[in-house]
Amino acid sequence: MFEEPEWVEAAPAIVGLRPVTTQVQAATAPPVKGRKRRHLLATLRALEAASLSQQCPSLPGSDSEEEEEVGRKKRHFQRSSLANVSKEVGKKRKGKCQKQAPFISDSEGKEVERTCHRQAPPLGGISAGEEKGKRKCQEYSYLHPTQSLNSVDQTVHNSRTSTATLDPPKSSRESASPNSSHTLSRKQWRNRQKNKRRHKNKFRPLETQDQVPLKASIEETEVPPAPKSDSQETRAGALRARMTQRLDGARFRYLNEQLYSGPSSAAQCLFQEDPEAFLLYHRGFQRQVKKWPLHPVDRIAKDLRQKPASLVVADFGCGDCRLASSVRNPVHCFDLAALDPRVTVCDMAQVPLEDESVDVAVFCLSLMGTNIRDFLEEANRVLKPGGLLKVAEVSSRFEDIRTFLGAVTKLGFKVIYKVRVPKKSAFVLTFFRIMVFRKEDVNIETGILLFQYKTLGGAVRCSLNRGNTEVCGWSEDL
Ligand SMILES: C[S@@+](CC[C@H](N)C(=O)[O-])C[C@H]1O[C@@H](n2cnc3c(N)ncnc32)[C@H](O)[C@@H]1O
Repeated sequence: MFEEPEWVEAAPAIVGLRPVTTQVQAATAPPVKGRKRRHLLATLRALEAASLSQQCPSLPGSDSEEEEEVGRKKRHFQRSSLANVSKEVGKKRKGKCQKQAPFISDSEGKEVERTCHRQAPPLGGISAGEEKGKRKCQEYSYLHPTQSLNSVDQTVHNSRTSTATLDPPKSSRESASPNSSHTLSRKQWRNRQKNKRRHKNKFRPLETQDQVPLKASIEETEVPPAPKSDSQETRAGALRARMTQRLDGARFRYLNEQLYSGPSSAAQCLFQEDPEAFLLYHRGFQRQVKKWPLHPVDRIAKDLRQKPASLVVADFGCGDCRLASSVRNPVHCFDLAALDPRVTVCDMAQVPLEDESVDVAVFCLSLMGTNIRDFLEEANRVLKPGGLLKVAEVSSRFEDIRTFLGAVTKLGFKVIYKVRVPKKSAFVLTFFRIMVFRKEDVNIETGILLFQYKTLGGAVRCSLNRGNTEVCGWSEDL
């Protein structure tokens, strides 16, 4: 009943549907047996005619009825032939749509089916409701055979570009592309899209080049080098300042040691040879002063301000003339170097003042060197009888304050009073001692010495030294 082998042999020709092939087949085909074969031949002839019309399409806008009729016929043949072709393809696509259905939801499935019907070529045996969409697709693909492919391709392309990140295109779109619709599953399509995106990103030099400087500029903006270098410079500057300060501190301590451990003549030589060292010493001294709760020279100045401004003052080791700046009295300022124009540069063991020419002699933190006796004797010399000797020293320098007081007394001075500054309390440590002496004309204990000093000069001086050593024993320790 059904000649299976013959039909199977003829089937590839039908699927191929090439006009030339069909024509050749029709010309050389053996006599047809049976109704199916006759139908097949008719179909082949129709397709041959359709292919001829496709190859030589009638120009649009022809006025001739004959031409119109021919054209109409040709179009009819084209439609029918393409309908048959698309029927076969449509069957397959329908199957594909049905196959894809399990991968999508019901609503998607409906949409897919709708799209399949809408965009798929006309299929045989379809419902009347879907005829419109089919006809549109058919007309479109018929009138623009190549365009339809392109447009389908464009549609796919558009769908790829526009909805690349959304859902994959429905099977209808796949079916519109003959190249991909039959071979790609949804998963395959996704993979292909992914690969294309990768490929696109991989070969996008301009975008990458644009992004690199942008990133670089962002990085430059985010981490500007200037503040970095600024902070580094600031840190380096702070470190340099700290190191300089430490070095200055070390030099100050060194110079201080030099002043205390040698005779005043050596100190004088030191500062004469290196005036910078004097400045450095006083910088260090001023740093120390800033840490003190009270500068003893201020206390001495305060006391002086309570006396007549006519009293002549001699400041031995005046430094920056702070005392002279704090009182209205005439002040003779003596130091090894001059920080101020009022300073007379000299060794205070020998000051350029007349005997008994001053009312007040001041040693504020200046009893330095191994010859402090010379300083005190020089003060005694220039002081008027009854004049005042004021000495301020660091408390730690005195092992026994009484020893010191006794030795000074033997030099012709009488202790008037002594005070600690700042005032000793539970909260404030005493840093300094201020002692005030009066020059006596005749001391009961050392009267002979004073007399001998005045009359015999240097010889008496030796006697005095021996006397201090014997009686007090402190002068060598200071
Ligand atoms: C620690 S400073 C005190 C400065 C000032 N009296 C004050 O209280 O601000 C000691 C000063 O005594 C000076 N001095 C030390 N020995 C001296 C000497 N033999 N002749 C002159 N000045 C001397 C030093 O040069 C230094 O300026």
